[in-house]
This record gives sequence, C-alpha cells and structure tokens, in this order.
Amino acid sequence: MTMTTTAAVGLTEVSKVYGSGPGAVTALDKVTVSLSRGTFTAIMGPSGSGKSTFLHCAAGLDRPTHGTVRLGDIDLTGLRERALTELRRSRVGFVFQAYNLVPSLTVRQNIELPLVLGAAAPEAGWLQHVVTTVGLADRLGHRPAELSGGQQQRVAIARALVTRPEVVFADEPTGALDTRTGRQVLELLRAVVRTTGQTVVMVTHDPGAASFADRVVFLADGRLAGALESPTAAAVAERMTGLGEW
Ligand SMILES: Nc1ncnc2c1ncn2[C@@H]1O[C@H](COP(=O)(O)OP(=O)(O)OP(=O)(O)O)[C@@H](O)[C@H]1O
Repeated sequence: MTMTTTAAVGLTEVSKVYGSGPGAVTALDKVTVSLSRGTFTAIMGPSGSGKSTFLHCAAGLDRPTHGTVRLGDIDLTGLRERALTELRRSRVGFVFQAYNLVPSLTVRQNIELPLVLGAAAPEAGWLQHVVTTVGLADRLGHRPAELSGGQQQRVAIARALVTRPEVVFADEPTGALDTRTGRQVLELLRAVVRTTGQTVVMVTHDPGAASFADRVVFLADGRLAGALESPTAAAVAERMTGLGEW
C-alpha cells in the first residue's frame, strides 16, 4: 500500500485580481502554500495584504483568477458551482468573527443546522463529542441571546465541526472577544486539532492568537512573506513589525 501524504489544503500559484483595467487590485499574487492535515495554521499580514481573500479562495467561497486550490485530493478550481456548494457543506467548516447564529433557534438546533441542511449525518456519538468538547452540554436548550460572546463563539465552532469537516476555516474568530474568553476559544481550536486530527486555518491580526497555532504563514501585498513554526507571540510581533504597518 502506498502512503498518501496529500495536504489538507494546497494552493498553487494562486492569484486573485479584483476588477480590471487601471483600477484592478491584485489581492493575491502567485501564492503557493501547502497546509498539512491535522495542523493549526494562522494567516497573518498587514491590513489589505490578502488574508481574507486567501481564506475565501482556500475555502472555495471565492474563485481565484489564476492557479489551483486543492482540498485534500479535490481540485476546487475544476468544480462547477453546485459541486462546490456541496463540497463546502460537507467537507469544510466556517467560523466568523460575528458568530452568525440563528437567534430563534436553541443552541442544539444551531449546532445541528448543517445536518438539517443536508450534509451527511456524522458518526453516532460525534455530535455529543463536539458538544462536550466545546463545553456546552448544559446549554443546549438556551437561545444565543442568553449566552456570553465566548459561549456563542463556541456554539459557532461546534456548528462548524458537526459535519466532521476536513478543514475548519476561521476568520478572526476571537476578534469580538475579550482576551480571556478569546484564549478559551483558541485553546478549544487547538484541542480540536489535537483530539480529532482536523485541520484549522485561522486569519488573525493578533500575535497572541497566532501563537496558539503550529505555524504562522505571513502575507504582504498579496504575496507569501515567510512562515514561522511553533510561533511565540513575541516572534510573530517582531515579524509583523518587519512587514510594516499593522
Ligand atoms: N471585492 C473586492 N473588490 C475589490 N477589491 C477588493 C475586494 N476584496 C478585497 N479587495 C482588495 O484586495 C486587497 C486584499 O484584501 P483582503 O480583504 O484580502 O485583505 P486582508 O489582509 O484580509 O485585510 P484586513 O486585515 O484589513 O481585513 C485589498 O487591497 C482590498 O482592498
């Protein structure tokens, strides 16, 4: 049997140009990067460096102008819209800064929403495992408005995990949280990677948040600007200072 070492996410020479003519903006410029399975990666860079564009292209929310994006062994750039939608539903989880919970639904209903929307049912016990991991077992009947910001974000993380996606993409997941609550959410994401082998990719502005990752990938002006393994907050801050204003 041959060992396959397919990356969870692979971008090859990915460029994204918004608009055309003199007003065109190159948000990503030939970015090639490979993110291993079961790792936690932070994406950092100055404002406007292309972080959100990177995340959206990697997650199949947006299509690159050039280059290829792979999730596992699937080339997203070759997929039609319907197949891409299906892939996002079943293989990818999303966590945003604004938790995007449905206010009228309970915690349990919010978490189960992706299953109701047609993704394949997870293995028995997985929902329970997710709920326990995020520490919400005693809050399942509550509505989002009855929860703290950190708890709401944990619901959003549980919702992202419930379909057992291969990759969870998080865009500033701690941006709206205080430091202590943010830490708990980051510890949760790290624990998810350790205990489930899932892959997490997180955009952040915060060197402290990035230090929870296994690796930080830096962007500047839409280009790859290096990486740090086992980052400390101080090392990340120093690198960011070297990249200019942030
Ligand atoms: N829909 C769009 N149309 C035109 N230009 C865009 C669009 N989206 C992003 N851009 C431009 O692409 C560049 C990269 O934007 P992006 O949002 O990816 O950066 P970012 O690193 O996430 O920034 P921030 O940290 O400020 O959120 C910026 O110059 C931005 O103005």
